[in-house]
Amino acid sequence: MLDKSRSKELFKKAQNFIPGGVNSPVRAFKAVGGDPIFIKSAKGAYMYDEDDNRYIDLINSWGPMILGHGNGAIEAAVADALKSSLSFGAPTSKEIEIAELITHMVPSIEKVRMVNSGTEATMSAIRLARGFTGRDKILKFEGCYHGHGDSFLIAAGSGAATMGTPNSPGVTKGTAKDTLTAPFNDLDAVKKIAEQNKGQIAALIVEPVAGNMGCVIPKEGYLQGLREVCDKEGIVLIFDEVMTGFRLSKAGAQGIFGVKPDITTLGKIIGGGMPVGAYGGKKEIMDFVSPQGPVYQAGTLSGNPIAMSAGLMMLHYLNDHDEVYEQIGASGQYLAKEIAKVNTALGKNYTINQLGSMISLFFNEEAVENFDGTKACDTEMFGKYFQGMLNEGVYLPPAQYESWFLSTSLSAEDLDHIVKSHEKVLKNLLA
Ligand SMILES: Cc1ncc(COP(=O)(O)O)c(C=O)c1O
Ligand SMILES: N[C@H](C=O)CCC(=O)O
Repeated sequence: MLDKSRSKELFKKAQNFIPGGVNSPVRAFKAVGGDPIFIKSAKGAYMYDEDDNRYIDLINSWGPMILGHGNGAIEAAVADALKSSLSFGAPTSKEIEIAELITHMVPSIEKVRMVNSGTEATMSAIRLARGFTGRDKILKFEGCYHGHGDSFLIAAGSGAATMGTPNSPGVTKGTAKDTLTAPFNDLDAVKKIAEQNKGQIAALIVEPVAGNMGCVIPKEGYLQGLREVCDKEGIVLIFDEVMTGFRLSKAGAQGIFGVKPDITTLGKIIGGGMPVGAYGGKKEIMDFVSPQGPVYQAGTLSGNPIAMSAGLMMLHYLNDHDEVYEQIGASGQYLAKEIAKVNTALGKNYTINQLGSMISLFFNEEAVENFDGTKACDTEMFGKYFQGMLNEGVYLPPAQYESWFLSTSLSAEDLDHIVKSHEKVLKNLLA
């Protein structure tokens, strides 16, 4: 067993001053038992905790650190930007540069507005869709998570599902009634809801590859089908690519599946590790945003020069290095294949969903295609598995309702260590 005494001590203290001892619920290890690990530093593929234990990082700050920790070019860009002040609250040339690069990399985005988090991006995107269409309702999918905006905390995935509060108290009945929900990967359900709410739905928002109920991949033709329903019913199609944007390809999930949304929300990777979000899409819709149009959205620190510099360096790197996606895609495939081999040898055909550098292992032999599929998995076993892997020096997301994220910093030895740890831990659990 690793010595985690300093983390334990810090957690005890943190709970006196911070609700639940953490600044975001998923960090509290509630779903997996034990106390959270307090991190001191990270470099490349590894994180180091306050007790000086080293972990292979399969969270990567929940996605942003696609190049691993301590990337020299990004850190140099931040250091350079620091010399010119931390914030101006006035336009900068860097904001134009990053907007231009985003529109180049994601062709469905013609104009883009920078905000400070993924939550801000999705909240702003649905306000825009409502302002543009003059309609009130939105349709989201069970188990998808779009940040903690009131309209989205209904049948929500990620920490909301982990904590057993997919419908959060504090969301008014009035707000909740405007959020319609459907099961992911069920096109007929969407058609039926659209028919029943004709002329009332402003936006359909979806994680094109879901990562907040574990990784769940859209069925063939599903995203195309959503596009068709939206076209037929005049609904704004929003792809929430906060997680998948610049992770699954340079153009995100839409680049892989070839379906163009009207609006895309972004976050995580576009900040290179700094707090950033963005929403962008068709000119005719984006021009509804203030000051060009009537839909109000603002931010004191939006377009922050430090965050723009980190994000810009990250996006330039990804734009110039196709091999990033080849490498992390190959790592993802290797892990999925080798873990499946171990499972089979131990008499279990657990489901593994993997696309590129997003992976989830589900303790269930049935296919996992939606939130009900995830909920049917053995989450108690996941908790024990998580603790076992942690003791082997592998830091997984501390909940079944999350995807693992890979980075380019993972070496072949790291991947093999993960597979060997998996074998050891699973053997123990099944013994
Ligand atoms: C798909 C998706 N949308 C939105 C968000 C919200 O982003 P943030 O946590 O930056 O507010 C997240 C992650 O939290 C996410 O995974
Ligand atoms: N699943 C969430 C985002 O992707 C996890 C991050 C958080 O809520 O802290």
